[in-house]
Amino acid sequence: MAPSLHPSIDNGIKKGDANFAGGKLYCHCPSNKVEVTLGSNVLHNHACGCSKCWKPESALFSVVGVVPTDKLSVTANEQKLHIIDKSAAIQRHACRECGVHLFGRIVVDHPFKGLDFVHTELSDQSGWQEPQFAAFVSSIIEQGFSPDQIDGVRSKFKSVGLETYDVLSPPLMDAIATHTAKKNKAKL
Ligand SMILES: N[C@@H](CCC(=O)N[C@@H](CSCO)C(=O)NCC(=O)O)C(=O)O
Ligand SMILES: [Zn+2]
Ligand SMILES: [Zn+2]
Repeated sequence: MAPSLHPSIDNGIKKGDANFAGGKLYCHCPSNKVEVTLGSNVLHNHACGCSKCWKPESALFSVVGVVPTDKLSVTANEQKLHIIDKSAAIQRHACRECGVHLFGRIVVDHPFKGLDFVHTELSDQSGWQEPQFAAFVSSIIEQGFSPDQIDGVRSKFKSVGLETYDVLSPPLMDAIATHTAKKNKAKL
């Protein structure tokens, strides 16, 4: 059987609703769930193969999008959250008990500062933006996936309409490079 890329991708992608205005995310604890409320839909939702993003069990990829920080609030059981790696650009706040990442916040000088990374599969509502592309595909090899089978992974993404990249998508990489150029006072 083909490995699961992600449950929301394996059987084709369900389009989101352009008018969807946000909702709640919950961790996987059976009780006293951490609850996060989002006041908008996500943007730049994507599959991510990197080793740091939270993935559901047996999936090779995470699906992660962003919301402005001021559209996110922790509305229950915040005391269960801890930061996985305080030195990372994305400070991932995870539930200490079930391990699910509720949000990842950028606090350092970074083009995506002011955005929080979230996983909409933690919501039981529909309408969230569907994944737009697959990022950090080759990173799954670093985690033990056979390089001989990576072409199959790329073809599967293409078959559900997702372009694949080994970093982020070109528009996001251009935004990062522009930020770096400005920081270096380059003339653009
Ligand atoms: N090969 C590495 C890549 C890790 C990486 O750079 N991840 C990206 C994407 S995360 C969501 O798209 C990133 O921006 N990381 C910053 C951070 O995690 O703080 C690996 O697989 O680990
Ligand atoms: Zn939990
Ligand atoms: Zn990632």
